[in-house]
Amino acid sequence: MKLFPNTVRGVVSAIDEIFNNNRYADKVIEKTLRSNPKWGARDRGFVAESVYEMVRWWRLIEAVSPSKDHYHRFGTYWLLQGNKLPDWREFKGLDPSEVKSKLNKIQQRSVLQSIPDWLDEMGASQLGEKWDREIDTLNQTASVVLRVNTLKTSREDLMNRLAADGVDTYAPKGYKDALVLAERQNIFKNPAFKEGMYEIQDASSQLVAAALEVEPGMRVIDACAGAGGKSLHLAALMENKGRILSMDVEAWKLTNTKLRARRNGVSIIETRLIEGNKTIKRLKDSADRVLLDVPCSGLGVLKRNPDTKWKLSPESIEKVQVMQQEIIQDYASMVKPGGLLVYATCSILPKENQDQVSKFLASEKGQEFELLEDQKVLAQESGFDGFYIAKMKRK
Ligand SMILES: C[S@@+](CC[C@H](N)C(=O)[O-])C[C@H]1O[C@@H](n2cnc3c(N)ncnc32)[C@H](O)[C@@H]1O
Repeated sequence: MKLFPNTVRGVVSAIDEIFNNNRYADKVIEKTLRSNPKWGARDRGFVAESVYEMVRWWRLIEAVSPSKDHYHRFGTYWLLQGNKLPDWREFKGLDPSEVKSKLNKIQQRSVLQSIPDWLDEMGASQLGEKWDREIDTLNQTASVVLRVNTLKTSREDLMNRLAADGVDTYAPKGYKDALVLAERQNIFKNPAFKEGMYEIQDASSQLVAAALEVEPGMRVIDACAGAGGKSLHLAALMENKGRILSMDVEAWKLTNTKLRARRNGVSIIETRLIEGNKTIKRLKDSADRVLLDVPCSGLGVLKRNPDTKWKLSPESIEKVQVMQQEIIQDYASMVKPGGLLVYATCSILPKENQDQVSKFLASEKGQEFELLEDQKVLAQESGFDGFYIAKMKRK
């Protein structure tokens, strides 16, 4: 593949912004692409992919690059991908055989897998022998998965419609509303997206709403709704009949939920900002189903958010674990007797998952609940994101 100076410059300045100014990779890529409207689809794809992959392999790149110069780092990444470097002034001093020889000498898993040492230790201590393959899988590129909005179309019809636009997809087994793109591309631009025919949602994430076993007419609370990905799926499973209360502590996310609901043809979602424990107490015993899609480390979705590993710390994970237990303790009371409570994370760490559920069930408030089943979805086994989903029933 041929390199072009202007797009490589785009990658290098994005990398500088991410690592020197501590900015989020997705936001920086978005801004870079917006400020270069003349780039074609291939250029945009090259820039986005190179930035994400450099972020993913940052520690390994650092270990084998001849210097901290961003062009050297880019060149090192390019060589690590099995490419050849053009004879540019910026790549002077970068010797492919030196890069190779440095790479061959590395044995430490944390460097080879490009993760912080503390994360390697944490993963190994919590996942045991499964960690090695899990981190290897989480370092691969994510597939783009759509959730078909069954309020507007069927999986087969959407597959045919996208195929007519030259977008090939396949239907993965075991995920009844999912379609996987055969090739990565910007699918937000397709008119079918604007018509609300689908949302982008990983296949593992689609297991969450399914676990609530909702029926049309039910009262459902999605208590950590964010921008509403799971609320929208729940609304489709409920055939847009009943009531979903989508709540969060961040108002702007709920605004997005409303916009997405309109596009999806969903009218049963009401949003409510959580302003304190009073908001929760008022809803005591009120819902047939409560979903707690709690804040988490995000370690199950490293494939799509590789910069998470550079932003997390043992302290931030500890803090989020405290929040997870507080949420389950405080919010479980919203379930009606006989109703279901689903606790979910996009983490693969037992301490954020089954350990939190066990702690809750062993506590005073947890006495009213029994665990029906839980799914520990590892990326290496599912081929999609890592997730955890526990289904509990209020007695
Ligand atoms: C994993 S995200 C939710 C993703 C969302 N359910 C979706 O499908 O797109 C967790 C959400 O919990 C929210 N949150 C954080 N603290 C909270 C709290 N104490 N109560 C409710 N939501 C909270 C965050 O703002 C964030 O949107």
